[in-house]
Amino acid sequence: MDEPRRNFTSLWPGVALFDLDGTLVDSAPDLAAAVDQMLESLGRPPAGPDRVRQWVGNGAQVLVRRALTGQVEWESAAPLDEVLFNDASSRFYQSYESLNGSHSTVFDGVEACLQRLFENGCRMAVVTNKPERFVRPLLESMGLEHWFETIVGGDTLPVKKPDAEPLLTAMQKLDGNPGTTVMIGDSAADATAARNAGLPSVLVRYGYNYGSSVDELGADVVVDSLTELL
Ligand SMILES: O=C(O)COP(=O)(O)O
Ligand SMILES: [Mg+2]
Repeated sequence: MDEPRRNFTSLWPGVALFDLDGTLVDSAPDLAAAVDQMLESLGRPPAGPDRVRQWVGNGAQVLVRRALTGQVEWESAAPLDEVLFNDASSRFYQSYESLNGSHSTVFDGVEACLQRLFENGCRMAVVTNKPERFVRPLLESMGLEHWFETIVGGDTLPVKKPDAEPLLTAMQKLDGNPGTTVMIGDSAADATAARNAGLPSVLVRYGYNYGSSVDELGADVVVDSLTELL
């Protein structure tokens, strides 16, 4: 039987690990524009933001693989030509480098939540699957960078979420321990990473999660806005 859900008060954290895309920032417009530039430069039809939102969450390389196969479950599609994949990846990276942040927005409730956690002495990190070089520029253009003491990106370590390691690395940097640390995200990758790390998780319903509901992922708390945590 599943454990009963705890409320956030019982989880009130000393360390909060935040996912980035789909949790703090609605970055899908820029990711979609970069994916579409890449596809169009290869002579393919654009995918559009609604489909691209479903492809975000496992890092840039998987995003490119999903875009080229047109499938979330890219591994069950026909194998990709690796020369095409490498070419598409560098086109995507080049486009995203110049678009990153330009049409992204901070989700409602994020600032208030970060402010309150900070006032309560909580130390905060971003643990994202987004390649590290895109993370700080995005946080800076959203005016969020000052809240976070450390960042772990999708290529900072040899593994990324849903592996536990990125969460444990950030937690240790902030002198946290599993009893006082919470992961806050929007997808199955976040919920599974938290479980693998032995940490409680909070999931938001407004994020990406491959187009599926986050209610049945076994998170300790599920919210429509981070202000519900306050
Ligand atoms: O780059 C991605 O796929 C998104 O990363 P995030 O949801 O872990 O922030
Ligand atoms: Mg996310």
